[in-house]
Amino acid sequence: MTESTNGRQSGPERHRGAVTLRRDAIPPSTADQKLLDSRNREEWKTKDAWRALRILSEFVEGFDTLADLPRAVSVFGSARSAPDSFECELAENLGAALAEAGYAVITGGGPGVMEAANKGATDAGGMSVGLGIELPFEQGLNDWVDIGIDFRYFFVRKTMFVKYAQAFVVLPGGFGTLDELFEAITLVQTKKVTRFPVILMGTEYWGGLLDWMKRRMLDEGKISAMDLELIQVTDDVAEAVRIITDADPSGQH
Ligand SMILES: C/C(=C\CNc1ncnc2c1ncn2[C@@H]1O[C@H](COP(=O)(O)O)[C@@H](O)[C@H]1O)CO
Repeated sequence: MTESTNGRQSGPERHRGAVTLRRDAIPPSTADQKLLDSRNREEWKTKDAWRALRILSEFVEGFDTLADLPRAVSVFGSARSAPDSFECELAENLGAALAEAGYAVITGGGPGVMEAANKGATDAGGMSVGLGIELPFEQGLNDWVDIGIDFRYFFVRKTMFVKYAQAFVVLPGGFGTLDELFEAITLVQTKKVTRFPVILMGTEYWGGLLDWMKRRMLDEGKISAMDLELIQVTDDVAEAVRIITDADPSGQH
């Protein structure tokens, strides 16, 4: 709890689309949980059809808000990294370099690496976008976000990360970051998106995973050598931006 300027205690808040919930109004579950975790078969008939309309409205809001974005790059990474960590410093430099190259920066709008990338972009005069997600422990959009949308459903939000970006850059992170990384490479591998660089930054952090992919996935034939080439790895911000501009069909950069 923190004390706000008018002396009132401010605690956690929850965002549901346009609605902000605070204190006792915060429900114990999230919209994603109600959809995915329901074992009550009767509700599937009575409630899920109506939920589909809410899901649809979330797509409409996302499409409508983001259609006017300039070319953009989605940047992912840990919600828990400290501001002075290696990955936050890298993310801030990356956000700035992308803005200078004319790209908007899209993140999950949260703390840690997301906040650092948004800060870098905003400080460099670029456009900073945050696609937040309703979570039991969310902290609201970080202060560097210029255009923010709060989503209820992870899968709707993921569509926006891919549709409105020219590339993904993935910095060190946990389960959320890995989910976003593997979603992207699966979409590229299956040619759902083309000319879409997926760049890992933090060579030391990702080294073990990449070794495992080579020694287990590749050696056991679960992926091909070409699949591995879908992932590019660098710690050099300028190189990351060059990979993105080289793959960008607009030729504007
Ligand atoms: C954990 C804390 C806050 C969580 N807040 C988040 N806000 C927005 N997006 C998030 C949040 N947590 C995870 N994400 C998404 O997953 C990726 C990071 O997850 P990881 O497990 O930390 O790697 C990130 O790219 C977001 O899209 C309080 O510290």
